[in-house]
Amino acid sequence: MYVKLCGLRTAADVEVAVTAGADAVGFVFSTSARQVDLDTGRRLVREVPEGVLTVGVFSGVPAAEVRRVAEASGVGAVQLHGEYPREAFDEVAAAGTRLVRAVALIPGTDVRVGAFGEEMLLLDSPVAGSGHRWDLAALDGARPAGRWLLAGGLGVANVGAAVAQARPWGVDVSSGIESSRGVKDHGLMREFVAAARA
Ligand SMILES: O=C(O)c1ccccc1NCC(=O)[C@H](O)[C@H](O)COP(=O)(O)O
Repeated sequence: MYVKLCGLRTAADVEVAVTAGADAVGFVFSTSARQVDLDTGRRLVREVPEGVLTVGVFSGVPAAEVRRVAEASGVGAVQLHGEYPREAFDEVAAAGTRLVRAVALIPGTDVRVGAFGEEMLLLDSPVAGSGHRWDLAALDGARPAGRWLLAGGLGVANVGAAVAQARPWGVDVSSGIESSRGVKDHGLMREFVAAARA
């Protein structure tokens, strides 16, 4: 079970994520209570050992700016939320980063992993980072194959059941590992990684 912990903001968050065994860590560069500026993001990326994927998370940021921040911060992958067209993915990919496409599972959504050139697909609630759950029954008949991550309102108490129902390749969490919005709870981070893999 691939585990991504998202919305990290401090060196201590990074250290806990890495020692807990996270496969990927996310840094939000767009407007959010979890936003990190470029200098902070660059510094945190340097704290992450090789083997753990660093992911820059963006929503509503023009592709050229995403690319600039991705290159300057040194993230290994870019996660794009929302209405980005295929051309935006191509533009960001030209910087050499890996790609994660984050979408809500609503009618008409292309849920084929790689449809926009991405390596991983993230199925999330309609409001990213909100902690809202969504109806996993929507996956019936629309379950992607391959590298897709389940996100949206996951936490220590529900990740096991959610994984059993959705059968994702991996999971992603932000709100469920916080003590208050934007503040990571290090105990919950460790417990979440263990619960996701239990
Ligand atoms: O976390 C944010 O504030 C955020 C803002 C803008 C775009 C994306 C954002 N988060 C993306 C994530 O990867 C979250 O981990 C994912 O949406 C799950 O969030 P949650 O339901 O809070 O676990």
